[in-house]
Amino acid sequence: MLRTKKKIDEIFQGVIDENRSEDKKFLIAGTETSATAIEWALSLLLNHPDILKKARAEIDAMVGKDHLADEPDLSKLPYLQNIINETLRLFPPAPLLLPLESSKDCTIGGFHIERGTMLLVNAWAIHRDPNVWDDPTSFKPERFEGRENEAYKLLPFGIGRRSCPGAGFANRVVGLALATLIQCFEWERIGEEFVDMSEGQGITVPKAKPLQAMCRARERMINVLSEL
Ligand code: HEM
Repeated sequence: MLRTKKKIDEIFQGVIDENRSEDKKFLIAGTETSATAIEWALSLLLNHPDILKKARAEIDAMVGKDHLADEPDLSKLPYLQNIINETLRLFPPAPLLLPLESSKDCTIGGFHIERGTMLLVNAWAIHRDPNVWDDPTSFKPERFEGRENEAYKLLPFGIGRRSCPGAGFANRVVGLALATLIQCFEWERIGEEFVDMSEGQGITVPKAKPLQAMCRARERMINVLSEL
């Protein structure tokens, strides 16, 4: 009996240690957030075919048709980066960031905050605040053109010392996934209706209805695709 209890304790401890490990933390924090962002971005593009067309033109001009979009190409795709920023503004995968605790008394926005208070930052509300953004509910990647210094208004990865350590990696993952999907396939909605953009519930904010779309390999990319 004692031996069995010891064995069970060992198994539980193993599970705890495994989940505590940095690798696992990064895997969980990184996969769902990035996958959610890609799904929202593609949904927005399907509802705005003119923006999708512009992104495709940029990729065709800067990446070409002889290789799949790769990491060094991303710096040549500013419009795609604007699409990612605008997606993360409208649909931040972690809309309340992570809870933080004030380490000392402070004042935020005129409110006195005592040391030890749990603080939630509503990035979703900041991203849609009409005092901060023009026409905040519209999908306009162009709003970021020449506005690199306004990064503090956009905080899908949080800000400061506790911000997301995977932000750079996430931008590359989301960028490469979108770039190759747009480069290689023609995308269309499954019918006349716009893609439903309602938000569901979850640790990250998913679409209420998973995206369904039609895609067809682009003629110009057949050679590259057939070599994969
Ligand atoms: C679009 C993708 C992602 C979004 C929107 C996102 C967003 C966030 C946010 C909002 C936080 C909390 C920051 C705060 O409260 O100030 C966070 C924390 C974190 N993220 Fe990300 N993240 C993404 C991708 C990733 C990736 C790819 C990784 C790892 C490879 C990662 C690893 C982490 C970790 C480990 C933390 C916890 C940091 C801590 O303990 O202080 N994230 N992320």
